[in-house]
Amino acid sequence: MSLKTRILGLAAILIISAATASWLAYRQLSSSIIERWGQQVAEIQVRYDSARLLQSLEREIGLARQMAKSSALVQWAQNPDAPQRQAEAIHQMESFRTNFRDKSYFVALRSNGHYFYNNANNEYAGNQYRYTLNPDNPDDAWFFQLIAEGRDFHLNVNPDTELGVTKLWIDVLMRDPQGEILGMVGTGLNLDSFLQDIVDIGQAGITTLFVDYNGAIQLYRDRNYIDFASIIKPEGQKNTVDLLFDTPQDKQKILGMLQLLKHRQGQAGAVESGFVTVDGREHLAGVAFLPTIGWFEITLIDLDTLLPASYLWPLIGVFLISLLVSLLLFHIIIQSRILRPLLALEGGVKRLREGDFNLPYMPKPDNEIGRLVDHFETMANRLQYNTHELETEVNLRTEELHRLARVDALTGLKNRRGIDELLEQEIQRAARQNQGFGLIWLDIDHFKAINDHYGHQAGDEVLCRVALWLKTCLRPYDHPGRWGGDEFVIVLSPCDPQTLDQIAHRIRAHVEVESQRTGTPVTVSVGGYYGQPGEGLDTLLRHADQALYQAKQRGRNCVFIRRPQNEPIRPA
Ligand SMILES: Nc1nc2c(ncn2[C@@H]2O[C@H](COP(=O)(O)OP(=O)(O)OP(=O)(O)O)[C@@H](O)[C@H]2O)c(=O)[nH]1
Repeated sequence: MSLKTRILGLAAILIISAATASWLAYRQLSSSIIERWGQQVAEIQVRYDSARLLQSLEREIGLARQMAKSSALVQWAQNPDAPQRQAEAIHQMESFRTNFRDKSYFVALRSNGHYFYNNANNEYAGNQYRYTLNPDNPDDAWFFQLIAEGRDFHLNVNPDTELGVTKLWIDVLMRDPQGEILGMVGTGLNLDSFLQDIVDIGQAGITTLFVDYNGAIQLYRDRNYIDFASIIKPEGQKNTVDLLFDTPQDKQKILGMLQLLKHRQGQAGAVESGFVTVDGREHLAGVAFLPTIGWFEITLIDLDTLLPASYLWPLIGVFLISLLVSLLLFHIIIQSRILRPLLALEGGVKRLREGDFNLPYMPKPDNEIGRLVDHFETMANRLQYNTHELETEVNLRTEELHRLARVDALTGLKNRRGIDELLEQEIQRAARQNQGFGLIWLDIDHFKAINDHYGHQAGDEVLCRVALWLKTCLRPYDHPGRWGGDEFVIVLSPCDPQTLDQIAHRIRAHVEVESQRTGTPVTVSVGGYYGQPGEGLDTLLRHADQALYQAKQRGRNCVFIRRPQNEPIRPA
């Protein structure tokens, strides 16, 4: 796997890990914010809904209480059979009727069970007595139950089968000055319009309901759940609030809240809240106790409706885009600042390893890698310079060794190897140009005697002097060499037979004359041969050697030139 893939993979893993951790932290934080926010909203909503209900009811309850205390009604209730008192009482009732919101009232007398009622249409004008309550009739049980309980005030949602209406009844006990219960007065509110005004107000995601002191549902948008006439129902048959919740835990939770608030009745504005599940959706429930009417107000807030998950899509979108942009930027930075310079550096190192000093372009970012590239370039330049210097030195030394290997150390002339190579070249040139060249082989006469007589050192000096004289006699482009001992070989090129002859004699004469000037006179015997194109080295040397031999045979200090036909052109 390449470094680039590894770095990008690692970066992606790190970014995704950090993002996941951030996301989880965000989820945790947001859910705790939502919880706190929701609880505050629930409390505000509960108080708002409670205020709306009480605002609506308080005036009606106040009027009903006034009606219960009306002296005309109290006196009539004490003497229900007195026509005058009844007329005054009915007059009083009718005046209250016009003030009630529902424009209706009821009055029920304990003494005779007579039930009086008139409605908004004044339908029962002059005929307000409707029927007589019967303790054995279940429909009338509410009256006798409330009398028995002695509760001064009660709210009751109940269909009146006699009147054919379902209302939220406000029931207030009527007492004489001694506190004796004389009957019950009140008014009813049309349930449908009340539900519409107070409960089912069309706030998306918010459900409001009211339950009585025992948790029986009194006001709820779905009438099927309302526990009508709950006052007369035995426990266990009531539609209680826990019916709305899915799990036993939530049922317990909501009933627990009711219990808690009952114990805190003295605490004004106390609200309990918590998360519950209704119809499979998470809701925040807020509960408050309304001591004025003895009911609980419950507000259910659907969190998904108030704060839908779709609100988070833009956040997730921004997060994903940020993630992609971060990865892209990371890729660009890593590519330009690290990977590209490293790849170029690797290419440069590879070339240098193969001995190629022509380095590729290597970017130098302003970081450690840039400095590394810089050092590498300096190192490569130094290496190139040193290599060049070394090669030059080695070439010079090699050339010197080559030269020394072909030079005679004593005389400075070519040695036998040098002469051999030179002759090879001449043989090739002669063949190529079809042109012969001259070859001279000479030997100092009686050199052994010189050594013996004057010493080896003197012999060496003679060898050096002869070498010097040879050079004097030759043209600049001729090549003298020491074959070994006291023998010298000279290559004359270009040359013709006459020139060979002239130079051979000149050498012999020159050595003889010049050596006379020294303390060691010497002579040389000279053999010459004019080589022909196509002749090999051995042939040439053999002919020259034989010519020298001839010169020696002829008494030394003479020249013998051997022609290819084996004939001397001029005997000495
Ligand atoms: N001083 C000196 N003597 C050398 C050197 N190399 C060879 N010699 C001697 O040179 C002598 C050569 O003798 P030869 O060529 O055999 O005989 P010659 O005495 O020259 O007699 P001819 O050649 O027949 O005239 C020998 O005594 C060698 O020891 C050298 O480098 N220095």
